[in-house]
Amino acid sequence: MTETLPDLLLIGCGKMGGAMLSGWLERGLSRAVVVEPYAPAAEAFAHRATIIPDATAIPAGFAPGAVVFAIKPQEAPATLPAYARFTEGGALFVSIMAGRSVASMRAALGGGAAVVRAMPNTPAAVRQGFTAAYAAPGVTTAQAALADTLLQAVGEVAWVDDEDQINPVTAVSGGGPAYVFLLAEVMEKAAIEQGLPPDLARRMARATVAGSGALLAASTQDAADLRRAVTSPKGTTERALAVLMDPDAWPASMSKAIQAATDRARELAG
Ligand SMILES: NC(=O)C1=CN([C@@H]2O[C@H](COP(=O)(O)OP(=O)(O)OC[C@H]3O[C@@H](n4cnc5c(N)ncnc54)[C@H](O)[C@@H]3O)[C@@H](O)[C@H]2O)C=CC1
Ligand SMILES: O=C(O)[C@@H]1CCC=N1
Repeated sequence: MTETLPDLLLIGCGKMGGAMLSGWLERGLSRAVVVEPYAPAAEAFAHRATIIPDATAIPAGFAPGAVVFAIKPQEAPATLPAYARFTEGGALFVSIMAGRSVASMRAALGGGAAVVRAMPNTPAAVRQGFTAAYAAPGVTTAQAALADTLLQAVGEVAWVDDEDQINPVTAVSGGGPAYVFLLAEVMEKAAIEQGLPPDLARRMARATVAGSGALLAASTQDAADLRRAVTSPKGTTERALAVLMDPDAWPASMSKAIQAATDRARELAG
């Protein structure tokens, strides 16, 4: 699908910035300027975007419709002020920085900055990301629609009305792929402990996580129903789940983990 996307300025072309840029180029983005001080990170885009090391090299007269911040939240105070000049031109600012609040971004960009705070995840790299987004007051309908188009280029999008909800979203879907990959890691280790060859253990763990994800994506059933479908009464899975679903085991660990990550997101507000 090709859509008309405005000129875009991307700040940070690492794992997430690169995944999103690739989705936008696929959707027909014709002009992108990418600020990336570490040249190898943006190398793959050299033939399709203008790569520059810092804001001083932005081409004269460049007037982006959207400026996307995909740098670490800790870099924001030193980095954002150089882009405040685009506020007056009516650019939409999209931030995917964990925790960084709209208030802290506006303190750097100017009070009139139109800011969308979004939280994608790494499956964006295969266009199967999930992003939740929050449009700050002052973002126009057209700007919100542009943000929606940009975010949908890499997967599914949901909008929230309360900025603070982006913090638990960061904990659940932002970091969520890491928890799923950890599941694959610990399944592989447990398989080896049962005497299975390491290469078989690795294949099994990867295929089981990937296949289960694909089944979940293809199904309209709840995850709990898909789980029950595996669990034969008095069978083997029932024994395993009695361990994992003990209230002190996975349910408690996941709640504690999500709380810890949400707290960290709030600490990064700035
Ligand atoms: N990795 C993930 O799963 C997710 C990350 N995020 C957020 O995305 C942001 C980027 O994270 P990653 O892509 O994982 O990090 P990364 O380290 O892969 O990418 C950050 C990039 O920014 C560049 N950079 C550093 N200072 C810069 C500056 N002043 N101007 C322009 N570029 C600069 C770095 O060279 C690096 O290539 C973070 O704020 C993170 O919270 C959001 C959702 C998921
Ligand atoms: O770990 C982090 O801070 C970022 C935000 C969500 C995923 N990675």
